[in-house]
Amino acid sequence: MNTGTNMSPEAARYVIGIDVGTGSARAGLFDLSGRMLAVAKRDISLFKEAGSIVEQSSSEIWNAVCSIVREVVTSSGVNAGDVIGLGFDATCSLVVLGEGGQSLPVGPSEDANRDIIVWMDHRAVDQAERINAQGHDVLRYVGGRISPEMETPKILWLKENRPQIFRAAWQFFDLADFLTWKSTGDLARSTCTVTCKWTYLAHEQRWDPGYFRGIGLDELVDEAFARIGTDIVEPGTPLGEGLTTAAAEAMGLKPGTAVAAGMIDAHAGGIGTVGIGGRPEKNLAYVFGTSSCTMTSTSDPVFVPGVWGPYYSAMVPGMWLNEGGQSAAGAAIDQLLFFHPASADAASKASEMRIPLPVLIADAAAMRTDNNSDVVRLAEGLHVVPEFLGNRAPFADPHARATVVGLGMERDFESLVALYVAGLCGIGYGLRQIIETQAGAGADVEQVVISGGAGQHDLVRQLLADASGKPVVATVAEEPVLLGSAILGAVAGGAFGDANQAMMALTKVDKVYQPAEGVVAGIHAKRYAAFKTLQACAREIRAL
Ligand SMILES: Nc1ncnc2c1ncn2[C@@H]1O[C@H](COP(=O)(O)OP(=O)(O)O)[C@@H](O)[C@H]1O
Ligand SMILES: O=C(CO)[C@H](O)[C@H](O)COP(=O)(O)O
Repeated sequence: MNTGTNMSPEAARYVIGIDVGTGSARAGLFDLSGRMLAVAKRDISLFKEAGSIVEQSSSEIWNAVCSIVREVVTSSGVNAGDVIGLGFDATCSLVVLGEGGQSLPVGPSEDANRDIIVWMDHRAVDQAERINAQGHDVLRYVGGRISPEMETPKILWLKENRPQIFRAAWQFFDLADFLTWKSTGDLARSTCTVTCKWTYLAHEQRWDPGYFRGIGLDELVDEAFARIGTDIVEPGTPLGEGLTTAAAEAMGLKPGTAVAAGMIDAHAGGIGTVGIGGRPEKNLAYVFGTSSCTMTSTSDPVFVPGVWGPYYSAMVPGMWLNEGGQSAAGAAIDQLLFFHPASADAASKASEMRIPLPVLIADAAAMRTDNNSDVVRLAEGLHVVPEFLGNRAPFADPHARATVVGLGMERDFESLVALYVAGLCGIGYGLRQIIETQAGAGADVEQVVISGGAGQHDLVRQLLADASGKPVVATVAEEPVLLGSAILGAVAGGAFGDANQAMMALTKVDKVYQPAEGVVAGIHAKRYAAFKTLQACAREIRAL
């Protein structure tokens, strides 16, 4: 076993990565060669309401996390004492806790269990617009425009709409930082979370008081940022005294087990993939889950309007990060399929087979052609710009909406398959548009390294390669996001010097999906042109 460490190779040592996505929490137990020995998953609730409200419960998530960690320890048969570290990643959702850590209701339901404003909640669009109108200098480091998915517009929304909750809040946490606090009692925040979602300037190691005063959050400055983070540390830094007794008991681990400062889920996917070939700057990490995230690393800052960042040291230590993607990606495919008359029948078949509906359809599409690249022909004449939840990049436009062109009278399963393929092409063209925009600004990549639940299917990977025009690389790790958070646990547990060293040692290529050439490449070029025309047309219509 090549551990890349100076510790004895024969000692059995393991790490656990915990990934809290939008729809589920997963835990993976790994050995120090990056092999996953056990995995467990629990679905988590999303509470949706009118007004773009999407909330979650931190206690539900915490209980799910404890039970899946317990499950992987038990099912792997590993000795709890041989687990040397834990790493957490989570969606960039806002957790609001009152004195003593009690949950506070963030929305009109007044249900205190609903103490999380989920990243995809767009209640703070107006606050984000007002912040953008001020044009403060920190916005240069979030792609020029703050997104309503980030935390400062959400906190401002709370102050303006639920002042009693804003006042009563003891801490505002990014979800990953909440999980590490709950595990260790340490209030440290990760550079990853606060730089990417809270306007912390990691390259200068400071908050900008002028920004907070300018947008109307003076209280946070007056309190010397005590509610949003005063101790800000690199992901992978061991926190507190490790697991508290209560957390260890709940997880079936030993008190004192090292817990790493965490990361946002997309960034853990980046750490779990971009070490491929030892050249992070050539690899675009593409994390395809409920949303999609495109993560690009550069040695010098690259300013790309409409693409979040550049963020210093927020993913690969010492490098700058540009983060794009789409707010709804897997969720956009789900939404698209939901509208089709054949989807209910197909969904019940998928549930009998215990597979997700998109997987059933992807399997069916793959069976209808000789090779996966030809699948694009099934969607002839059908075009989808799947921006159901706005355009995250490169337009940074939360008001954008989806467009579907080319629908006929068909209601059968075949037309459902065609719609799926067209939707997936739309996701791929969105990726291509981001890659082209970034290349134009000086951040060029050679290949896409894929992770996330929606990126596991062969057909999806091939279609993304064909639509984006870049090779799509799959890694040996089946769950690169979990590997990414396990890497943080391994760093905290002392098995590696830093995340750079660990990711170079543990990320390996499994398969490369080369983009199609010839006729199929020509089809995609035309479809991409159609995609951009439709996108522009939808913008024009909105402007009327
Ligand atoms: N083959 C597929 N094609 C398209 N979308 C898929 C496919 N498989 C899964 N998905 C979608 O991926 C999303 C789940 O991805 P996952 O990474 O597990 O989510 P998260 O981490 O956001 O909770 C869902 O929206 C699901 O429908
Ligand atoms: O904004 C993000 C990262 O910066 C993520 O998209 C968000 O956290 C949701 O992730 P997922 O789609 O994996 O659930």
